[in-house]
Amino acid sequence: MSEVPDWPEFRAAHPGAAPTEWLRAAAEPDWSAAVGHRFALDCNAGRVPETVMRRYLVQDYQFIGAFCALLGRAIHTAPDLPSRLPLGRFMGLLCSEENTFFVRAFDALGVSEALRRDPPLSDAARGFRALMVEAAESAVHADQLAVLCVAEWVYLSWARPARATRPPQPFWCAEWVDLHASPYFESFVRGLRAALDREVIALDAAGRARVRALFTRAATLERAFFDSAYDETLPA
Ligand SMILES: Cc1ncc(CO)c(N)n1
Repeated sequence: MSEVPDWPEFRAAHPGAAPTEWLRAAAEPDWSAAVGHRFALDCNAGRVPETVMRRYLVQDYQFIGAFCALLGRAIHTAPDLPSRLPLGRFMGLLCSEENTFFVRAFDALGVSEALRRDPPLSDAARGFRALMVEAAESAVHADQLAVLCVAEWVYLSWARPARATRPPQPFWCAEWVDLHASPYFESFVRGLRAALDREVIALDAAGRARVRALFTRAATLERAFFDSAYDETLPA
């Protein structure tokens, strides 16, 4: 929302607020629309229709490929080893358990080889790919963190309330919740936010404007990405 001022004015109006709270406020109303999206609520309740889940996972597997490259760049631009370690551990999870989740879900849902490897991209998936390439090209660590933070914080926000209540079946809903609701994931997102908070405080006005633009674009795309799971012009 354009009425959210720059960080110094926001902090003056909200004593004790963190920079990531300023960024989230700037990303409304898309932030809340993504966190409260029908897809997210239906996933928590184990009732996403198979066609919708196939369409979503096919596009999201393309998202994961670009995300992996962005995460690698964030590891590269991080200032020191302590900042790199949690990103590296998360890369391990993404490239093992999470990748395997996609393969098992594709098998269970009967997704073809062609759609796993090279599907026609939705506008949202294309937009994410462009955003992630742009953030990865920057040498500024905060630019990668901004996009990573939206992706993981939005997912924690919708999945976390269902940690103890999601039904066990179908597994492609239950495990998608578990990946984004676990205590490990919650602590990873807390660390991502703390890292972005530190980096934003060190930026000048131009740097803050760039981070804010990346962050709000990512939130708009998260919402559109969920919408596209219901777009019947996309393959499923
Ligand atoms: C579009 C999208 N945003 C965030 C995540 C969480 O990693 C995901 N898998 N897909």
